Amino acid sequence: MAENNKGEFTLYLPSFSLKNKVIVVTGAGRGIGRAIAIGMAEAGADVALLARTKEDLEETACHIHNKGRKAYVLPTDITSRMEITESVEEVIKTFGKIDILVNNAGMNIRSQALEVTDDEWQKIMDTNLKSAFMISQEVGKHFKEQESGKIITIASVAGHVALRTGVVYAATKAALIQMTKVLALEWGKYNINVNSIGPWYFRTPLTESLLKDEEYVNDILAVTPLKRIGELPELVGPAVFLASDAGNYVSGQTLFVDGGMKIQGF
Ligand SMILES: NC(=O)C1=CN([C@@H]2O[C@H](COP(=O)(O)OP(=O)(O)OC[C@H]3O[C@@H](n4cnc5c(N)ncnc54)[C@H](OP(=O)(O)O)[C@@H]3O)[C@@H](O)[C@H]2O)C=CC1
Ligand SMILES: C[C@H](O)[C@@H]1OC(=O)[C@H](O)[C@@H]1O
Repeated sequence: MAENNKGEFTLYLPSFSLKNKVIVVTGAGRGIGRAIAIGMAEAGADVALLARTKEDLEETACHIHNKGRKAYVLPTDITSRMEITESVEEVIKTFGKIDILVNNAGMNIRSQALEVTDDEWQKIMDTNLKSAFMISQEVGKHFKEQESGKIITIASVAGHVALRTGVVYAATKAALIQMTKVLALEWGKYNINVNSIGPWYFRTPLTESLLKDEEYVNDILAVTPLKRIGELPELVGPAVFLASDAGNYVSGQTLFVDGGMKIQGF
């Protein structure tokens, strides 16, 4: 940032642009991941799209191409270290670099604690938590070498307050919030920013069935100060802020995008 001889800045508004940034988004085939991938392309980025379903990724890629940016479809099961490693290497070979990683992929099996099976525990843990750590390691190696990088992980309000949507999911989201802090601590010296976003409800395939239930929606609105469900662009904005130069001094934080829900008391 340019300073004059009086220590004053010639410009006080950093850029929110992501022009020519290379961004990896996991879970980019649907919902929040698709929205963030397209929104970051609108901000000027080229995006590598990871998920298991190729057709979904190709649809996201089509939106990005229509924005005049590059999209690279990489069908990847992010619970597999081998598939992660191959895809990360492919992105670096193709684009020459990675600037930002968005850990978005996740799933839930909504059940009461006494009903949770070992297999369900493992599936939720592997998909939401272990995958994010593994891909953060693989991309983090690259960020350390280039002495720059940003990681944005999609956690949840479920990682901070108690919800009725499942204890295992909540545990993974709480762990992601804490992983964000420790990675920010360890990797700050390499100029790597690590942050999370904690959404409340947004309309996606993951929540579609719930948000069709008027009574359930009323329960959500009763604990949401802004009294409405969020719209996906309202989640993309905070993600672009953290990814851009405007967020360069933010690290280790979780930005809750929740209509005020997290602070709801009585
Ligand atoms: N929607 C909401 O209200 C909220 C969502 N969140 C979080 O936001 C994130 C996205 O949620 P949302 O968009 O709603 O979910 P969706 O189910 O709509 O999308 C999930 C995405 O993750 C991908 N995915 C799932 N498992 C894997 C895997 N093993 N490997 C690679 N990709 C995978 C899916 O693609 P595929 O199946 O093809 O692999 C899909 O693209 C999740 O982490 C969720 O916990 C947090 C708070 C609220
Ligand atoms: C807000 C939560 O992250 C969200 O709510 C649901 O029902 C989904 O399964 C997620 O847990």
